[in-house]
Amino acid sequence: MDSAIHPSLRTVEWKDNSVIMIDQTKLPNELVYVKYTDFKDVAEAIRNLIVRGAPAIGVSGAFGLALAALQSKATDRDSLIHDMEEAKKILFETRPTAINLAWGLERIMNVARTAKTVSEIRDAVVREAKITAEEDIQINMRMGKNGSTLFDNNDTIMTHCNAGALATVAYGTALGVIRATRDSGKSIKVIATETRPVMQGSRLTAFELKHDGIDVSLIPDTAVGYSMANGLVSKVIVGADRILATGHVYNKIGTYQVALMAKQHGIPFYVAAPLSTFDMKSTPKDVVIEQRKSTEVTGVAGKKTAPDDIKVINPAFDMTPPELISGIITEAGVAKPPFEESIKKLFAKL
Ligand SMILES: CSC[C@@H](O)[C@@H](O)C(=O)COP(=O)(O)O
Repeated sequence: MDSAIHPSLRTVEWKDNSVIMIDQTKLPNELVYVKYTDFKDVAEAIRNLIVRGAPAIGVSGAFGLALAALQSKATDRDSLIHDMEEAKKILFETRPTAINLAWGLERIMNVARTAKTVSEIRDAVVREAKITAEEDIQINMRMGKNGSTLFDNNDTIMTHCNAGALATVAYGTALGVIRATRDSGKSIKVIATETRPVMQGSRLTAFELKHDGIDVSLIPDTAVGYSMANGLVSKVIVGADRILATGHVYNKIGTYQVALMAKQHGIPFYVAAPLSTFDMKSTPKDVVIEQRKSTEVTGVAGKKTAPDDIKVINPAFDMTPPELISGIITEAGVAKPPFEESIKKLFAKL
């Protein structure tokens, strides 16, 4: 099976001036495609995790803004740019931590600002959004190839959350590396955490890897320590929602615990993310951690599992400091500690 591209599992794509997405909230039970022609619906889809995962959110933001350009009733260039700036704000506010969203939106605005007429803007932004999606595939393939050299025959690789084909347009970031390692002829196994509370690990990662014929075992998040202490894990790989110039990595809540545990057991901990996930300007105090609704924690599958009126803390992401990370895999190469210098060198290659 060619695991590089899954035409039937394209997370998000542009078709006939509309955005088509797989509704990721319905997986693995149903494969449902949704179609949007209004950018506000794309914004809601991002907010409600119909599409999720940093690179896919970036592409969806780009598509959403292209839709906004088509929807606008503006008849002159400046009014259209104004309408797009307003739409950008609405799209941007949906999820604050994944930097790819801001990156995707800015990429489309930059193209719009350089075009001269309403029709030029519309053509240019639709073209650019499609290119953004296509490039994502190529970037993931390069990342996969770069990362696969870090993994060995008979490795058992732990991953957390879903950094896969359903998180990106195809191939995936962390799962792209896993796929590329398998495709290079190495025999590997994967341990996927459930990733409470929204279960991206069981609903998406386990689903995808099983679909690809990769040996995957699912564990509760609470079994990370047990698995490592009992020699069940040889390496860890995760994706990222934002990486700072210093190598601080923001990823799904629980990643920090996994990284600490890996350090304790001497297990290499890798991160895979495209350069569009890097935020070279912010420091940790600038990064907003998305807080999600309490019902994600007070119930399971629609059934209440907590007392009424309980206080809940439900951050969607945490920060893993650079000293816990063995390498950051990108399409331009692998950054190694000390990260500041190494990351700069990757950007210099662009
Ligand atoms: C490929 S994005 C990085 C992932 O590891 C993970 O944090 C993620 O999927 C983002 O979370 P989500 O809240 O599902 O959008």
